[in-house]
Amino acid sequence: MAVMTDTAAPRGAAPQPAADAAPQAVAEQVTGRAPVPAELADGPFLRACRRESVSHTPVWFMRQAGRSLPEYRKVREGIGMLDSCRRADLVTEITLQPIRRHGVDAAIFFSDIVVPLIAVGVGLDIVAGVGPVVDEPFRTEADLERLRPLEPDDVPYVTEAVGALVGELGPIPLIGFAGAPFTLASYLVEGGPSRTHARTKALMYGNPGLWNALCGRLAGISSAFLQVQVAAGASAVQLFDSWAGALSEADYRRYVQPHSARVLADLAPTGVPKIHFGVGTAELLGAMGEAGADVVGVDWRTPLAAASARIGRDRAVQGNLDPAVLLSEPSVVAEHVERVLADGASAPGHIFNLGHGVLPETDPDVLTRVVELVHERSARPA
Ligand SMILES: Cc1c2[nH]c(c1CCC(=O)O)Cc1[nH]c(c(CCC(=O)O)c1C)Cc1[nH]c(c(CCC(=O)O)c1C)Cc1[nH]c(c(C)c1CCC(=O)O)C2
Repeated sequence: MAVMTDTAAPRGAAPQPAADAAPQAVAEQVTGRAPVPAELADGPFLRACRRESVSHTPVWFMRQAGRSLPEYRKVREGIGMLDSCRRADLVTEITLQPIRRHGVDAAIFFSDIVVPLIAVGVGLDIVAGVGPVVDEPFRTEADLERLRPLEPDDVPYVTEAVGALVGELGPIPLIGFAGAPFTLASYLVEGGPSRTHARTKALMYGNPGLWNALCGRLAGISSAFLQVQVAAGASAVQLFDSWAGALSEADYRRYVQPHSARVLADLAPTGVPKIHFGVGTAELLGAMGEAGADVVGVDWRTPLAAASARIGRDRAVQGNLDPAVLLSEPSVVAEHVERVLADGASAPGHIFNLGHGVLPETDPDVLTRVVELVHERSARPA
């Protein structure tokens, strides 16, 4: 098991001189962020995001911080999901848990896509086993008033936790994240999780003016939430449009892509790699890449070679082991890991991940074994 203190750089390590800095570090100097140490910028995760050669395929898991870990359930005892997201000490601890345990190549910030909405005053809770539930669903022009812009002061616990994490993580990159406008709009309009997203689509088709105004405000909030994380030291971001797969490509391009593209364009000056992911997006992969992603996340339904052909050679791919495979016996898991690696090898850059989040019933030791397998089987001579 990797122990953080063995691998982490000393806190407050001296910044690299500009002449030695990787291109990303230079870009960050231009935008006023602290320079990124070379050992971080040159690690396998950030190299794969930039489609550079890697010593092994990097691996992390969506929802690696969460209910599959007994240590997570322990620290969360008696503390609501949203309360835990607003406590910098807990956010830091929970984000680090999978790093200590699994030896993954990246950390994902512990929070939720609805945290920035609550921070601007939307009445909302995360109900265990259900997901986000909104007190008063959004339906009319008047509801727009409830979505004011997000200011960094609205989420001081995010800035504090990211700062603490970057010090603890040393060479391991921290991925910041936000929900994309369509997925956030779906929770706001439906009032909670939905299988069909019918009310959301009815608003989108029936009142495009209100739809665009709503998504415009959500894009501003997502963009601000990501910028807070990057300003505090996150090395990459992932924009989750989890439910965009409910749309046809034509409708995605018309009603959704411009808003997601704005979020990703706002991040461009920071120089951090941008990952864009959704579920059931086989038909949307090219359009999601064109929204401005450096890396496109792929679910398990599309083999990575086919996904990469749709996305193009100028972007890397992330994915795409079916999370349910992790409930199978070791030989089945190993066979699927090999297949994902073989498929990913044809892409210009591959970050190993699941096709969606870790299922709560997953044995954490299986996740650790997958990390070992990915590292062993993808190791390339220097
Ligand atoms: C759609 C979405 C949400 N939240 C998120 C998405 C996009 C990713 C995806 O497609 O899964 C993003 C998210 N939510 C959470 C993270 C933490 C970082 C990580 O990936 O480890 C991330 C990246 C913590 C969480 N967010 C949530 C949990 C579980 C609540 C708990 O631990 O009590 C965690 C660990 C709650 C949540 N929040 C949401 C859902 C659907 C749920 C699950 C409800 C349930 O099954 O209980 C909304």
